[in-house]
Amino acid sequence: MDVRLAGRAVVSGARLIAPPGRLTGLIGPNGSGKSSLLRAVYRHLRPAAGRVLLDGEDLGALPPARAARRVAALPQERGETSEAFQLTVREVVALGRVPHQRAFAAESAADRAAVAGALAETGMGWAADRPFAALSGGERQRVLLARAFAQAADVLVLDEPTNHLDIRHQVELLTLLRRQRRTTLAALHDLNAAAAVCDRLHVLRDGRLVASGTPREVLRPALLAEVFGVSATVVERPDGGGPLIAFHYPPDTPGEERP
Ligand SMILES: Nc1ncnc2c1ncn2[C@@H]1O[C@H](COP(=O)(O)OP(=O)(O)OP(=O)(O)O)[C@@H](O)[C@H]1O
Repeated sequence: MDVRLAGRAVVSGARLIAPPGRLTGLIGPNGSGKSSLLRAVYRHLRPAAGRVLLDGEDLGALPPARAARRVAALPQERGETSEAFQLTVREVVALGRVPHQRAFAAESAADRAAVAGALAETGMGWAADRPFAALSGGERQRVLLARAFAQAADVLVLDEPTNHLDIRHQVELLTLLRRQRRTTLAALHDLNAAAAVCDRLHVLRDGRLVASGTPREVLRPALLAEVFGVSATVVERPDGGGPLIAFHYPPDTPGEERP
């Protein structure tokens, strides 16, 4: 797939597969094209070349409601939240059910159950009747995740799902995503988190996929140096759960005193 923005190629020839029931991670430095690639997958922009196939079906050719039953997204820049600001948390999450509803039909029992379930999964049930606008950044992020869960689509596309979340909620969310065994494609900045939960990783650099494989295959010191420009040692996690990256921080300059 190719994505062009303002006349510039920001994703070039990227081809990746998100296997069913697996958590697939997309990593890469700032500006490498992760969000652009994901936006093309969830139809917020049209690829300059290439297609998104879901079980062989061209997502770009589907009517919007059908596409929304197939792919639910948590976008990174959330222009649509301005309208969400007028709504309660439950109403924001209920927006995820719109693709399942007939025009002007009342909420069904299945809709209500999906909304309640998604609020419970994200630990936001307590805020159901609060105005969305009155939440913290992390709480809003969890509500927008709940909306994506409530959509009950076949595929989840998440752009930085742990943005704004404190460490407990990061760990809980990533554990939940792994356990849900839904087909998920997520851009992640935290490489250790990606290593801990993703089945496979794809690495973008300057809009091109430069490596793909299991976290152990991909997260090697040479790749971290070349793609991310950092020096690191990769060890095994003490709990046996895969690779753990220890980033090197240059020591203080000799003779310089710490404040
Ligand atoms: N609306 C836009 N118009 C023009 N260029 C854009 C636009 N959005 C993004 N870009 C450019 O496209 C490139 C890829 O951006 P993108 O947001 O996809 O990267 P990213 O890997 O998600 O970055 P980050 O880790 O910083 O979120 C960048 O060079 C960016 O400046």
